[in-house]
Amino acid sequence: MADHYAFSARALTVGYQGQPLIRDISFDLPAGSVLTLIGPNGAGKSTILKTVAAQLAAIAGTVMIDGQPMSRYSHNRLAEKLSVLLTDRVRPEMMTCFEVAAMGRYPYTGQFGRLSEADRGIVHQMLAKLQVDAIADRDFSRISDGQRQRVLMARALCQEPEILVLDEPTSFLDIRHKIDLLDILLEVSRVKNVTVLLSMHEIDLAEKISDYVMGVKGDTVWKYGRPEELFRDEIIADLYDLDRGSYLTGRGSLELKKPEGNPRVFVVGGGGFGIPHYRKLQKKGIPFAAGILFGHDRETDVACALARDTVIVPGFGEMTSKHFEAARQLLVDCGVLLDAGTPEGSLNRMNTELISFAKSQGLKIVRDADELD
Ligand SMILES: Nc1ncnc2c1ncn2[C@@H]1O[C@H](COP(=O)(O)OP(=O)(O)OP(=O)(O)O)[C@@H](O)[C@H]1O
Repeated sequence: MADHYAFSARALTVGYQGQPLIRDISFDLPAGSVLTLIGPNGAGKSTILKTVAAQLAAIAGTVMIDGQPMSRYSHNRLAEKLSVLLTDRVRPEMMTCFEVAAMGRYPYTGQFGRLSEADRGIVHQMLAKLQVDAIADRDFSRISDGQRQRVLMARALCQEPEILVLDEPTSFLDIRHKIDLLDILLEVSRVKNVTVLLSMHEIDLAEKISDYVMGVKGDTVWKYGRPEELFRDEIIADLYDLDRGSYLTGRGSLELKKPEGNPRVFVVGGGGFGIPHYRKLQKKGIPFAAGILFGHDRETDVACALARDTVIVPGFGEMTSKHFEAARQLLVDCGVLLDAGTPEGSLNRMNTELISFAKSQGLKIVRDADELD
């Protein structure tokens, strides 16, 4: 029953000069779905995309569009079905941005390649959608990387494809244009039922737009599944061999490595007040401990990523004397307390008691990491 899928791969092997790079790639994409390829540099994401877009011959296996092997499609028919954005390959000289975008209309312009008024209208519409209409008459080779990316995206959309294959379409774009481009991709997938295959290095964004995710690493597909299956801290750490820092999936943030050594300061935080202090201590290379935090507190993941030791109340539990004692011990070992300024409430009363304890023992109390220099 492969024929209800818009785009499929069956036991595909990709590589160069007959040398397999990744074997046994299979996927089935319903029309309108988004598949994102993630994985380390050099893993083979572009090679897979080039192969499924018929820019590179497959070593083995089949790519199917609407249940038909892609090899059965004529060049023109394929161009109506599938458009591809592989930025590194396109460096046309002496063409305006309008002319580059207009190349996307070639499946529809007949043998003389003449643009009709309607074609010109579509090109202008797509340039406007990507906010590059103001540079339509500029030389394509003399615009910025981000502008070039957007003109090429306009070209891909001008083709009015059913399948879009995009290699790192958000690279070079500023944050506003990254969001705009992903918004456009979601719109064409939802409204026009376009099936989208793309690669991305911004995994926080990949998590937000994908229906399926392929983790590419090694000589076979490392992991394939739904975003909620792949976007887990430990899976992402494994995929990218993160041995220094960490990736916090829930937060979409990449954290640098913990400072080395025994903790020198105990941070009393909570409610997000501790986060700027954790980051500052990390930047200064000062190892620290943190607590007492609730498992569901909005700063606990960052504390766990950056602190050498933590005292955490699991789940929705209560702070008890056991947590207080563990924190008190760490505090004594550190000899210094950093009060992040979290307001006192009935739930975190023990943190106030920790501060009182530090005062009673004459321990140094600071409000900022700068005071530790
Ligand atoms: N034309 C080529 N001929 C031979 N090997 C190539 C060719 N292009 C790329 N490679 C090699 O294939 C491997 C996969 O490269 P590919 O560009 O597919 O990786 P990628 O996952 O897209 O990486 P990145 O994230 O850095 O863009 C790399 O080892 C690369 O050096």
